[in-house]
Amino acid sequence: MLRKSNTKMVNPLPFLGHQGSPGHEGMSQMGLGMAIAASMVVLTMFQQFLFSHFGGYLERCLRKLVSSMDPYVQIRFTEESTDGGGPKNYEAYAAIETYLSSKCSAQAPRLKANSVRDINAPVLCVDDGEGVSDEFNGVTVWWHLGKEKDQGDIYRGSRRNRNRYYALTFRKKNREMVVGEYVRQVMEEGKAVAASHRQLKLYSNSSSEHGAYWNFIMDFDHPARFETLAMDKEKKEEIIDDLIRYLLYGPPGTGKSTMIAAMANLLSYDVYDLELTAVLSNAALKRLLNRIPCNSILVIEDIDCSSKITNQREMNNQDDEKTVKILEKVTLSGLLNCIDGLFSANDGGRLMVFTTNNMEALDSALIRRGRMDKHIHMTYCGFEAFRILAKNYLRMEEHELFGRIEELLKESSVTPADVAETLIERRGKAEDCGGEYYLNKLIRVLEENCETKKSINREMLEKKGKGELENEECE
Ligand SMILES: Nc1ncnc2c1ncn2[C@@H]1O[C@H](COP(=O)(O)OP(=O)(O)OP(=O)(O)O)[C@@H](O)[C@H]1O
Ligand SMILES: [Mg+2]
Repeated sequence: MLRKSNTKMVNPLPFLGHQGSPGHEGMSQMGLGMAIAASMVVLTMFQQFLFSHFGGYLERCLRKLVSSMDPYVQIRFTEESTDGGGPKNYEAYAAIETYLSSKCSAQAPRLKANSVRDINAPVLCVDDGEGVSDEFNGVTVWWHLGKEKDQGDIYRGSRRNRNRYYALTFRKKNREMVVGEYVRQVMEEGKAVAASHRQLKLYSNSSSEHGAYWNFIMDFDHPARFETLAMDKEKKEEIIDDLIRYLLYGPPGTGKSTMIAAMANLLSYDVYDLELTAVLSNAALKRLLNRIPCNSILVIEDIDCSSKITNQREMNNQDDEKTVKILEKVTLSGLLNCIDGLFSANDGGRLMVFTTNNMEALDSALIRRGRMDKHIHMTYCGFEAFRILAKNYLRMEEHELFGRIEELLKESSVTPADVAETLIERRGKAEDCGGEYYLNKLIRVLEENCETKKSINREMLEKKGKGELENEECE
């Protein structure tokens, strides 16, 4: 991957080039010509003799001498090498390109926008022959984008730009630090920037007679971010700090799916959405989970419905003609075995999230601590969550109506989705009525919700009272 050479291209044997001979006074022109020709022949023979007997040795000595006088070292990172180091070379080259993109936009006079594999925005980089400097721990280094001479048939007809390279030049005395620390930091930073711009993807499972497989559904471009997720700050921080295995539970519209999208965006992970009812057997499930690569989130939504279906079918259809097919279906214990084996806490790079609206319906084996590390209750909208939604949709951080909304939120049971639905209306309107209009609208929604809740409570109390009265009469 790395090739070291000296910065300056120096002719290694300068004095063995053609030499002219001084003229000789009194010699005829022809004599002079003959003398020159003779000396050329002798010189050429001498040159050939030296090369055939000592050429390699002499060249090496001279290279050493020249290099000892040259204070610079150069390392080339080629996009692809002739020795078959392809993908690894490309990885290093792409990391450098991404790392340098931030430096070159300020320095290089000529830039070009390149699309880099799996990155969803073009990367700005220096144009051919251009260079930029960089500083690290007080040491200056220089980068330039070069193009190797045409390598002939090896590269012909293949990918464009194949023979490009980034050359890193630095002072010899800094060799140890640059080759070690600096290059490592360039690679790490380049890869981190690339990861944060990675185009995320959404997959879902299907089955055919050939078995279970993952289908690419679409690029995953969800706007959800933790910053815009409406929930308590402390709870959010705790989740971010410890992303491993989660069970998200709460009523519809409290943000379970939105939270998964925010996790994918935070980690730059692809999403694998597993529909358990479409998996035909435990073996198929294992195969599917085995095929989930690192940097992915496995999602099983509405796990209560999935596990209920499988358990019920196993129990109720003993004599049914479909029994064989159903017994082949994935079972709860099959699922538990898979997740215990494949998604362990120290298996960095793979995260598993289940969601449910109905925590009580879940088998306790599935949700016990150690199997599902964290149970996150997604709740009705509180005041802190409302503030985030007001900022998201109305760009408002304070308003005198906030106090009234805070009071009403304590009494009501509305989801963040309900609040978002009221506030988002502002976006579609040609005429802007102002944020206050939508706050008032929300207040009416909340008041209505409080009223409904109160009347339901009254009804329940009445029923309870009646029941007690009837019971007393019976006695
Ligand atoms: N906590 C939240 N923060 C920000 N937006 C939210 C939040 N909860 C809900 N929303 C908004 O409401 C919409 C619906 O939420 P979401 O689909 O995440 O709910 P859910 O809990 O997954 O519901 P279900 O149980 O029906 O699947 C989202 O697209 C988002 O706009
Ligand atoms: Mg959902």
